[in-house]
Amino acid sequence: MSTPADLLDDLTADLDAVFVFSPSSGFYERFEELEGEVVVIAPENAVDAEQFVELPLAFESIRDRIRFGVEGAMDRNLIDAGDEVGCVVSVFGDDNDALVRVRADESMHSGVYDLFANSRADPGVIRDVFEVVIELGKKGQKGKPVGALFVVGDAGKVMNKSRPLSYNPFEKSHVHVGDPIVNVMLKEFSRLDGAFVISDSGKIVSAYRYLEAGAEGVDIPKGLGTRHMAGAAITRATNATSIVLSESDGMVRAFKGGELILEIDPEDY
Ligand SMILES: Nc1ncnc2c1ncn2[C@@H]1O[C@H](COP(=O)(O)OP(=O)(O)OP(=O)(O)O)[C@@H](O)[C@H]1O
Ligand SMILES: [Mn+2]
Repeated sequence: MSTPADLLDDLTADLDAVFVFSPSSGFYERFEELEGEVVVIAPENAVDAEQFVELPLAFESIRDRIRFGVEGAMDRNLIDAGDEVGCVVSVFGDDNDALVRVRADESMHSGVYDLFANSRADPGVIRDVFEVVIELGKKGQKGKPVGALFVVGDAGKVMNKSRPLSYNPFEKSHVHVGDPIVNVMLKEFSRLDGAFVISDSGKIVSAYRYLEAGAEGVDIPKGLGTRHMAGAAITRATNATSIVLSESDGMVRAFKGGELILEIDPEDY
């Protein structure tokens, strides 16, 4: 007959690394000297861990939290694709009360960590825009595939390098992405031509924006059209991040510094 300890043995056999999520200092000290790699994953490095990955957001879902931690650790070369990782997390309270075993594979290295952690806008704003785009990609607009272009952060400069295609429905309104009603508006307005411009703090500055940054020196994969080119180019001319949904292939892509940093199928997210 097996005991609970046998189960734990299976979960902890041949781990390449142990990830401790937001540990108390007492808890961390107990595991600091563990054989093999110990990585602390938390909003800040309160325990002075040698190996640390910053969580840009306090993710409600354990799955998201783990996925981000693993991707962040891959980004920092703390682990490699194929590594087996034991994640010590807290599910019910502040104490670490669960162990989840996960295999880091290349598909987890999607670019989402880089997008959230290293953009100029607040990580929460990036997440809110990203979620709207993913949802639009999954459902489309009234069942039909739709394209959209969101330029997030450094909005003053973005406005200087663009012009209106029509009157701005968000003029003088003080609405923010993440608000459920605003998200419905964004989806509704995604039928419009041009780009949405969103500030670092999530204010919807404009819809209907025609981006005019030059494409010189912008290197994006062949086959992408003008929406993607404009979305990429504006991130070279400013510190903004662009999140683009393609009407033609349904993929979500993000650009920063004029380069593609992420490409995912919304159905897989
Ligand atoms: N400079 C620009 N600024 C803002 N929006 C633009 C710009 N250029 C194109 N767009 C938008 O992109 C839309 C689609 O253009 P196009 O088909 O060339 O892009 P694409 O990259 O192939 O995108 P998709 O994959 O969605 O077809 C246009 O209808 C327009 O709304
Ligand atoms: Mn096209």
